[in-house]
Amino acid sequence: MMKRRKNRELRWLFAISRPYLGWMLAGILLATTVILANVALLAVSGWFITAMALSGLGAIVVNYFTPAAAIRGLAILRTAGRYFERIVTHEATFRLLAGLRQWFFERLEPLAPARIQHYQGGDLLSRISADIDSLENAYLRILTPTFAALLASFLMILFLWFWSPAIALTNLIGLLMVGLALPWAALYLGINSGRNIVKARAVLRQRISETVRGLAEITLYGNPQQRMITLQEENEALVIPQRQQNRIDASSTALTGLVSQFTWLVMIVIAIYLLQSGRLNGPELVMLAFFGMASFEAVATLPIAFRALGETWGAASRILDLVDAEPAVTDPRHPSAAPQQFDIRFEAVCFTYPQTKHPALHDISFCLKQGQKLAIQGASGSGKTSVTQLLLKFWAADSGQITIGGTGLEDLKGDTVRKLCAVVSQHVHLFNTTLAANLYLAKPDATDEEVREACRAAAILDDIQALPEGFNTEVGEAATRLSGGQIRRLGIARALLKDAPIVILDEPTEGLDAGTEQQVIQALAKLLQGRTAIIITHRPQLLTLADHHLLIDKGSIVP
Ligand SMILES: Nc1ncnc2c1ncn2[C@@H]1O[C@H](COP(=O)(O)OP(=O)(O)OP(=O)(O)O)[C@@H](O)[C@H]1O
Repeated sequence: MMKRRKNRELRWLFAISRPYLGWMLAGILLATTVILANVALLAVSGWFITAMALSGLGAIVVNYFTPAAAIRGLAILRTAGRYFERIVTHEATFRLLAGLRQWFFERLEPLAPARIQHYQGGDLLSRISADIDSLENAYLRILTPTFAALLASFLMILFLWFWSPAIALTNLIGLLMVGLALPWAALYLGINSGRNIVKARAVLRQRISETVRGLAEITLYGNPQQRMITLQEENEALVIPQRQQNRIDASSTALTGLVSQFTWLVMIVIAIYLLQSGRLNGPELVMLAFFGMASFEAVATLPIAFRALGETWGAASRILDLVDAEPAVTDPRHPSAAPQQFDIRFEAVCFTYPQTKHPALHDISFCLKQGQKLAIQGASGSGKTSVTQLLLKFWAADSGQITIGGTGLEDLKGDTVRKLCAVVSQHVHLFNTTLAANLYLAKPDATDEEVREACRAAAILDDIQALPEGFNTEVGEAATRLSGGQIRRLGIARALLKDAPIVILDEPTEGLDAGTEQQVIQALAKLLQGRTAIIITHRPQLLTLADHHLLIDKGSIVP
């Protein structure tokens, strides 16, 4: 099971990075070039300094032009290579992350709202931002350095082999220990704490966002001290695995130093032996020693990178767990065109929410001719909102049929259905941008005059114009200046602008005082003109807008 899950993450990480393989390959080649340039720079420098010293003593004659030029060339190559490597690898990563976010939203959209209802806002935010961002590790810290290390190590060992197989083998063993054994151990030891960090971080983030949003309630009804203790405990749950990870990092850094120094020592001992037996000269000994020392740069970052793999894995799992959910409603393979006529018919519709025992709706039938308005009444939890949720195709009925203009909802795409409907509820969500942008949302190509007209009909135009910034007022500032009734009328203006043939009102005047309710009802009356409507309400004033009435009790129609 565990293995299958791991494969799922691996396959997915590979699939999403496929479009960026060219960038990644370029990054790997540049990283390899930097490692090799650095090793060569040190090796040539070592050789050159020793050779010059010996020539100063008159022991040998050296052509110093070529090595001096090589040193300069390698230094430039190393610096320029590093610069371009950073540009290319970061470009690849940001492209990957941007593609990933788009991919994520495309997968998330069909799941909303049914399949994401039990994810808290803070948790969703964590998955969308922090989890996706931590996937940058997969490429920047793991994939590129691993492949660059493999390629560079192969070429370095090949080079050393020509000088001495014994030195090459020693270096290879050291590189394998630092580049393979230590990362494997770090991965093994760090995988659980990495996963725990991702989970604990998400819990903490969710709790903090919940605490900040509910601050008023906590101060009034809750126990702020108890809340603080809970937050501290959750913080501790994050600190414990972080401490474990730091311990692994510290140990692997120390072991990397120890192994590379020891390998280096053995390489020097072998080189001294070769010098004594006349198979190497002095400058060559120093060159190989410097080469060995620098070679570990290729693998030194891998243990810590692999330790972080647990976190990357945890993040990938959380993303996949969310998007792998089956949508509550799937679109038909061959959808029908949008209906041109807007009668609404429910025929013996039954529906039970998943993981619940009792049906939310049972044998619901009604027929609404185009332009008619149906008021649905019933006690709280009787199933009124469920009727509209099915009509909006957020859920699919278990049995029975729902049609709009004679076309069954099962033959229509969810988007097509939702384009036909405008909804005004007691919660009008305003996005944190200008009032204008919030209105244009309903019809992006609307003219200024259309927006004004919609606001005039919703009796909100004067209020908006009275604001110092008018339509350009930011909602953040406006929210404190707009009353509940004004926000409701903005919602109505948005619905008017959408100009959909079907209107759904879900308690749109709930929580308003009598005077404000009257203003909102007048605006609603304009919205309903000539449109088919379903009105959920128990307010007598609003009921006067309906020409048909339906009473629901425990999911069934009361005859
Ligand atoms: N997303 C959901 N998942 C599971 N059960 C749900 C869900 N939404 C509603 N229910 C249940 O279905 C039943 C009908 O709920 P619905 O929201 O349709 O009632 P309602 O009449 O609109 O209530 P209210 O007036 O309080 O909004 C209730 O028992 C409710 O608990």
